[in-house]
Amino acid sequence: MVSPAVALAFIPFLVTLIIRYRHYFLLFYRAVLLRWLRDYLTGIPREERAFQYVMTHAIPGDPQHILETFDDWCIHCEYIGNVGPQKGKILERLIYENTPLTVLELGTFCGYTTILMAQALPLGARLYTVEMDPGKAAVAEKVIRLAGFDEDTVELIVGPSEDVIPELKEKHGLQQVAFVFMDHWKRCYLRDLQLLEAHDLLPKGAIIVADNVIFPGAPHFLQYAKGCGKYQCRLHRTSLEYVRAIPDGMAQLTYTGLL
Ligand SMILES: C[S@@+](CC[C@H](N)C(=O)[O-])C[C@H]1O[C@@H](n2cnc3c(N)ncnc32)[C@H](O)[C@@H]1O
Repeated sequence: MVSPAVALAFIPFLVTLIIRYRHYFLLFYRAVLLRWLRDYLTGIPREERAFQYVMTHAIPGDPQHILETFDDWCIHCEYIGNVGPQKGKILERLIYENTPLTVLELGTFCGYTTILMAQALPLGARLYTVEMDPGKAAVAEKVIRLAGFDEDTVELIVGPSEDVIPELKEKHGLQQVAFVFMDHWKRCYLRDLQLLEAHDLLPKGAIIVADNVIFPGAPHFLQYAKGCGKYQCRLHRTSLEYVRAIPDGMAQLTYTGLL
């Protein structure tokens, strides 16, 4: 049995812990607990709820307005893990600066970053986006087409990245990819970067942008990118989507092809 005196001594420690990590607790509450509760009460998945809001509030054919409507939903209604406006600006700038003709996105979710990148692409460019969850992919498909992008501009591929990447050349006619955006499960970043290398999908100068490398973090991916000698690395420090108090960052790698 723990004596009351020992239990009492723990209270200041507990209070300090809660105050210090309050933003992370709040995030857990909004992103996990509230989501479960609303899923249960409405019987509608979170992505579909977000889409219904976008459908009724956004202007069809206007990607910028659709992005702003998603942001409204995430700030005022429910938290969902779109990249958000702050990191979105960085991603959009990188697309404008590099004018890639082929883009590969890993982790489509509701299609927020898909339409953000698609609207910044040069004429004639093509974006391939990969989502393993069929329910989320169905929502993303509706969002992408609502924004006005046809299959010639954006191709949505449903399946896990580890199966899709090896098939990109033969099944999807994608020989090399100039710009990769990784925003799927963080534990897959390193494996998928190495898959892209192994299948000779990265030309010299290819840009790879990886989200959330600080929170939740992708330490093995960063360690490899910095240490393998094949990439120039840059970290864009920012904060977590829709939570300014939680530090995060996007890694930007440039493939040099050298060893
Ligand atoms: C954080 S969300 C992506 C957010 C999106 N990029 C945005 O900001 O609009 C991550 C998504 O990646 C998907 N995902 C995770 N691992 C994957 C994998 N190995 N292959 C394909 N999709 C994956 C999840 O189902 C989820 O929808």
